[in-house]
Amino acid sequence: SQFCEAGIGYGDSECGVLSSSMSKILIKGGTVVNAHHQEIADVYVQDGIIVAVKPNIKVDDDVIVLDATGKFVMPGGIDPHTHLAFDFMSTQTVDDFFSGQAAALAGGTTMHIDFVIPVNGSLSAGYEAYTEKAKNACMDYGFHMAITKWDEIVSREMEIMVKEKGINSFKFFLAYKGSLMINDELLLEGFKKCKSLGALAMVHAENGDAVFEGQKRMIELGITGPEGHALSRPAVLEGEATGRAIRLAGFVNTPLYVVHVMSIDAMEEIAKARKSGQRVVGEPVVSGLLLDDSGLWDPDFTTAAKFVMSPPLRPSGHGKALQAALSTGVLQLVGTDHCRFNSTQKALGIDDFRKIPNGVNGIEERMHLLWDTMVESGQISVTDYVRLTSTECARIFNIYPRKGAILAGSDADIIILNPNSSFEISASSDHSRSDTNVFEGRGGKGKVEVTIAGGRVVWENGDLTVAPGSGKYIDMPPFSYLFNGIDKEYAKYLSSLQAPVKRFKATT
Ligand SMILES: NC(=O)NCCC(=O)O
Ligand SMILES: [Zn+2]
Ligand SMILES: [Zn+2]
Repeated sequence: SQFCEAGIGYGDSECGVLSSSMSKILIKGGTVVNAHHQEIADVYVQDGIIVAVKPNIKVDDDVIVLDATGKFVMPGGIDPHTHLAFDFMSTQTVDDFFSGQAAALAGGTTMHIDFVIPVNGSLSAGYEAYTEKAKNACMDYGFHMAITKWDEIVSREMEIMVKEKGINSFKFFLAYKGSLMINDELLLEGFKKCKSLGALAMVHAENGDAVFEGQKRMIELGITGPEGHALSRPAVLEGEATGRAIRLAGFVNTPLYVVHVMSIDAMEEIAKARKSGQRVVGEPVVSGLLLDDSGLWDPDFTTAAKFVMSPPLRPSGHGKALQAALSTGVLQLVGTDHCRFNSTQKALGIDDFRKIPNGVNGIEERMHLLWDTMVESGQISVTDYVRLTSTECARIFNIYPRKGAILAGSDADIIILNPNSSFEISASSDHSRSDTNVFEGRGGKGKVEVTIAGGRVVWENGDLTVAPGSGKYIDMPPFSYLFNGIDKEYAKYLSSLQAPVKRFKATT
């Protein structure tokens, strides 16, 4: 990792404060790509906002001009799923809001949404804690909020989070028994509350009771290494929990977002629900799309342990199927679940896989790996790439077109990607803090050469120029498009329930 512990900036040769000012920028002659359209045009940026997108824009001499001829000019990536400065499994992730975001910017991601974890069940205390953690942010960010217990106070606090704190999504963990896991009764209460607030319900879908049983079985068999992680929580448990959450969300008639879809089993539940008209969103993560579980059997503990995440990486075949689901619209956007630990932290579980902190990297690698795997291979178009990495996330979390678009009036979060250039991944050259990288040695075509975040050039020619505190908290309003008209079908269903009642009354 290139992170400079002593300093707060990045450069080719030294660590120091490298804060770029917000400038007037003209991006000339690139192919400007939005989710539904692409055209050759110039993009003019002033005061952090895109002012114009059209051919042949003329500007004064005080404007920074970036030549994008032969390159793609696209909205910066939005990562819907990260854990920065996350206290988890007796330790804290190595990446905080500054180092994780700096890495993101170097990889072409300009906004992320992180998960606030309540403090002793208190949502407001959790919100305060995360606001503090994010003080050194160097790019824009938003918050989801986890719900870990249920009572009247939590219910009221959910309302405050939505109406006053800019949070429009709540996550329910169906796994991590004994810590974050909740039961079906709570899930139903939470779903009902989400529906009434116009907030999106999200689930980590694995059957936590069965995982607990699976872990016990492994230990009884004497399997204590990282491979026990995969063996103890097979895909069927992810499929079960995904199906259950979908059915309960359908019962309450509220939209559902399934985070880190890792298996065919879960993906097929989502496909079935969407086919029947239910509003379910499926988010695969870049690790699940590209990696399989074979690394967990590596005889070297450090190598094997770096792949431990939940739900686990699956046997070969699942990733390819998830890629196909992404390209055919069964799954809608791609996250990372960036939750990075170094090898010393992973070693907490050297004698017992249940103690290996769960989590892998991806915030810096997502845009490159997705381009190479999906666009270079011809599985998706460039416009699809923009939709899957940025626009759909902005729509789902109700911040489009401020984010997720290259349009006049949108925030100036922009990348320039050179399809003829190439990238390589290694823990020794990435920009976050860990000493391992699950994508070590991978490379491919398509390189983010420039990242502009909030109107500042923060990444250019391999130099990262980031300023702590320059990132803004983005309020996300409730009632996204996923709620639009959702009760119309439901009203028909309710009135159909009245028919037998009326018939019964008429005959008595
Ligand atoms: N996924 C993972 O292994 N760690 C982060 C927490 C979560 O998202 O479940
Ligand atoms: Zn999770
Ligand atoms: Zn996660």
